[in-house]
Amino acid sequence: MVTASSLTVRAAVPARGFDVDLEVGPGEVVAVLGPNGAGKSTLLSVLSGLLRPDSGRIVLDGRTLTDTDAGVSVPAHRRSVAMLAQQPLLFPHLAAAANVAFAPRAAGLGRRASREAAHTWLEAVDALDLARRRPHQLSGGQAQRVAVARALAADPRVLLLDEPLAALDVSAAPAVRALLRDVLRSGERIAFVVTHDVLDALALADRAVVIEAGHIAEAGTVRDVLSRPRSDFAARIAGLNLLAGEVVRGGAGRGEGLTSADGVFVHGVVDAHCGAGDPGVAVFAPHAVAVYTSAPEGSPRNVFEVTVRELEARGSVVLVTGAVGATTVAAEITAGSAADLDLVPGARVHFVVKATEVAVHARK
Ligand SMILES: Nc1ncnc2c1ncn2[C@@H]1O[C@H](COP(=O)(O)OP(=O)(O)OP(=O)(O)O)[C@@H](O)[C@H]1O
Repeated sequence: MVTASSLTVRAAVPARGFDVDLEVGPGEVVAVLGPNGAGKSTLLSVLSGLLRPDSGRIVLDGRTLTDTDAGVSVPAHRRSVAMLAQQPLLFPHLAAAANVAFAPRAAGLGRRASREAAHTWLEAVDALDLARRRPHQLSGGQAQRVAVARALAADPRVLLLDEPLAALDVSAAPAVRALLRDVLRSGERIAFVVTHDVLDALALADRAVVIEAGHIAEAGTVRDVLSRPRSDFAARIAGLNLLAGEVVRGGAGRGEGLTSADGVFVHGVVDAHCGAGDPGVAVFAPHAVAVYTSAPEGSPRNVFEVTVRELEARGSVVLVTGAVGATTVAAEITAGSAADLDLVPGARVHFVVKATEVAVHARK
């Protein structure tokens, strides 16, 4: 009988600027987001036992895996933590079934029980027909399926997925994503999914943590983090524009919104939970930004005069970026209007956003 796990993690690795404190409830799947070099892999390494933090404590289901004060560091293969990397990393000289059986063997299960576990898990990932094949006889998607079976065969309480779909081509990724969704939805184990892909975070995870410069910049449900992002990174991957500053509450003829750190006022709809002067963010989608060569009349609108920085074609639309204060803001317009406006980098234009399109939220 499988019971759900819970996990507390406190770990610091000063040489990497890494200092993280995190609690995960039973069966939760956590998307780990953040820019390159932020510390996502470091988090997985300390969880898996590959890296000892300089200070910290990791407790899984009441069992201490790491405790630097008490000198506890359970070795990787005894932690009930399994890792699925970007590359399947199968043993090239072993058939798929033996690769899968290796994990329970290494965790101390007998030969026969390990073989049975391998059979069960290969079947579960719909790869039983591949059991006798060697890794070089498998496609990327098939090999990743076998690697999923191997990760699960040791019956880990925590599964670490390090960009599990990144190395797969676009035709193989959806099936493996669906497989992982089934595996992770069971709620039987905690999982961490490092990803740069919003789709994966939405598809696979309940919660998201954003790591920036070794620290947790924000945490919450995936939907909240992506739809009401408080950190630059989350806003960027969600494709939204974000200006950080102080909340301004309306009243007595004054507009409400946010004053950015560099003094730009943004009219917006302020979340009911925000107080005047609170640290906040103004968030709006690129498609809500219209581009004009001369300032249009009328309110309630935000009109920002910007210098076009870049034009990037994305299918039938063009993403136009420019600086509002110190923040890069993107406007998404049709290719036709980009041509009509004669947009080139360096051109002076007006970005116009209706106040009703701007959401202002509190930020931690
Ligand atoms: N083996 C190592 N020795 C020393 N420093 C390291 C080592 N690996 C990573 N770092 C440093 O630790 C910090 C965090 O790196 P980490 O690999 O955890 O980031 P990441 O978020 O996984 O990045 P990416 O998205 O590029 O994989 C970075 O400053 C990195 O340079």
